[in-house]
Amino acid sequence: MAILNRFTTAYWKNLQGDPRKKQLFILRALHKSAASEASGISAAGEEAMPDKLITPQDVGEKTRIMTLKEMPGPSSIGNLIEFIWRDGFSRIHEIQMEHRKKYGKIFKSRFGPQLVVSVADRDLVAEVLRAEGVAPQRANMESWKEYRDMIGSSTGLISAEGEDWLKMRSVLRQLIMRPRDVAVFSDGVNEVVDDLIKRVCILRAQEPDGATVPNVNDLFFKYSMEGVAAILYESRLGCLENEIPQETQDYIGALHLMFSSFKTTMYAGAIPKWLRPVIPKPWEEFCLSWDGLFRFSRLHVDKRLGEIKGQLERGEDVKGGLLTHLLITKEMTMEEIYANLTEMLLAGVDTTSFTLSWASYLMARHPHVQQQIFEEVSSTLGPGAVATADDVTHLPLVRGLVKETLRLFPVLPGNGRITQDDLVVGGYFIPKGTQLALCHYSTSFDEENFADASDFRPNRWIRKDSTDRVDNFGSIPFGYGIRSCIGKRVAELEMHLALTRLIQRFRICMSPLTADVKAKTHGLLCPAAPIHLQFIDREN
Ligand code: HEM
Repeated sequence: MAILNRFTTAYWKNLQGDPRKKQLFILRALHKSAASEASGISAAGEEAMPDKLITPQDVGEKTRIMTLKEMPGPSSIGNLIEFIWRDGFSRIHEIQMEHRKKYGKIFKSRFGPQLVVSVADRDLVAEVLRAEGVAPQRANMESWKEYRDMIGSSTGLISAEGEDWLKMRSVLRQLIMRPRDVAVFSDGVNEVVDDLIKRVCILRAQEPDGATVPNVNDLFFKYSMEGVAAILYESRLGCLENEIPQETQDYIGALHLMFSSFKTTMYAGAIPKWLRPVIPKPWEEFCLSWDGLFRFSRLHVDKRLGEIKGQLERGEDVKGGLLTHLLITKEMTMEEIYANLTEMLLAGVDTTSFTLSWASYLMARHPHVQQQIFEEVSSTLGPGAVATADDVTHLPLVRGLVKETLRLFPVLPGNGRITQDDLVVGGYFIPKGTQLALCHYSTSFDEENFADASDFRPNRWIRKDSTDRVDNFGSIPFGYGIRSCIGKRVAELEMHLALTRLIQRFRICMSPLTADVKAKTHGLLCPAAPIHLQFIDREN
């Protein structure tokens, strides 16, 4: 009766005899009824959908929508063993693949009280992302928000939700989301690339073979930080100098603390507040690293603000980029500016540097592919020319190199969402408020999406003609839609310009010190061992 009371005859008729729509309607009604009647049971929990109420006879066996209870997945205890005893946190990408094989395209896992539904299929991922509303919700950002409330700051794009997020996103998306918005940063980024090349020469000269750059990620980390700060803060930080300024070193320390203590910062969010006096370290470290990141951002934002005030007082024209625009237009409050620049810098450094490290490593491992890319660059640009953003549109293999690298090593192997509406995905009813994990790593290796998926083939991304569709939801390293990466174009510009110049100038080879380097998850997907590469001058 509880179900029937929820029916409206008109709506039911409107379903036009579509059995799946009708089932969804029944399930929603059941869900609401169960949630309100079963006190103490989470509305988003699998128990909130008692499947005994739905029989195949109710809805027809063939098209029956299933409940979360029926969804396969590892047991809670199995998960606990995997993650706590078998160091699953560093193998999240591998576990994704194993679970996909074992449980199929969609499966559920429990992490303590938290139920997570993993979606590991290109078309289902597309379904979920295409169904998103105007302000999709990211999962597990409570600890970030708590820190910001504690210091009286604002959330930034990564940690904000709802109206707050929408407002900031609509300001920022107009500034850096289109290729032509970031093309204006070409010259600035190319100056940073000049310093990168000089640094390669300095570093290799310090090695006995005169060719090896040890741990290239260290170099690319500094390049990425310098590059993204040149765009965001409109100032140079000196990361690629011999003597790195103290404030920049402090920032790097805070950033390393954030990622090197990844598990602790994860636990900072996972450990309930009442346990903090007993286990204080994770939360303390989490706050300490944020203190450092925010301090650095305030310093650079305030510096630029001081310069602008000085220019205005002297009656000079104020020209500048992203930060200048934000400071002048006042479309955001100062706290929102601090928070957004902090979060964007954090989001923009390791992501880009890991991708550059993997791209160089893959080219060193596949010299014939490197040669093809070199030939494309030389024939398109001519000798000695410095590429700009416009030139990159004529370098499909360089763009393919970045896409293929991100397919094989997606920096974010998975992405989280909280569903904002009831959904049916893969034949299962997913109630509003459920945490979803979109398994980008496993879809990237799915043979249905990419033939010979383990092979490194940048040319698979080259369109044969205008009807050729090479993009697909199997590999969406920057996400998709309204909540996708806002720094995608910035990251691409930095990576395209750096890789083009490195390929023009050097033959990148494996160092005898580097064997097969595997990936591990450490928050992001990163090299499990240092990558040492040789940079050998190409003959003119
Ligand atoms: C290789 C480089 C990068 C990769 C692979 C990457 C990937 C991603 C992914 C997968 C997301 C989540 C999207 C979603 O939830 O649907 C994201 C979000 C974000 N990224 Fe990036 N990113 C990169 C570089 C950057 C850079 C350079 C910046 C800053 C300039 C940046 C700033 C952000 C921000 C602010 C968000 C949150 C967007 C929002 O919630 O509205 N990222 N990124």
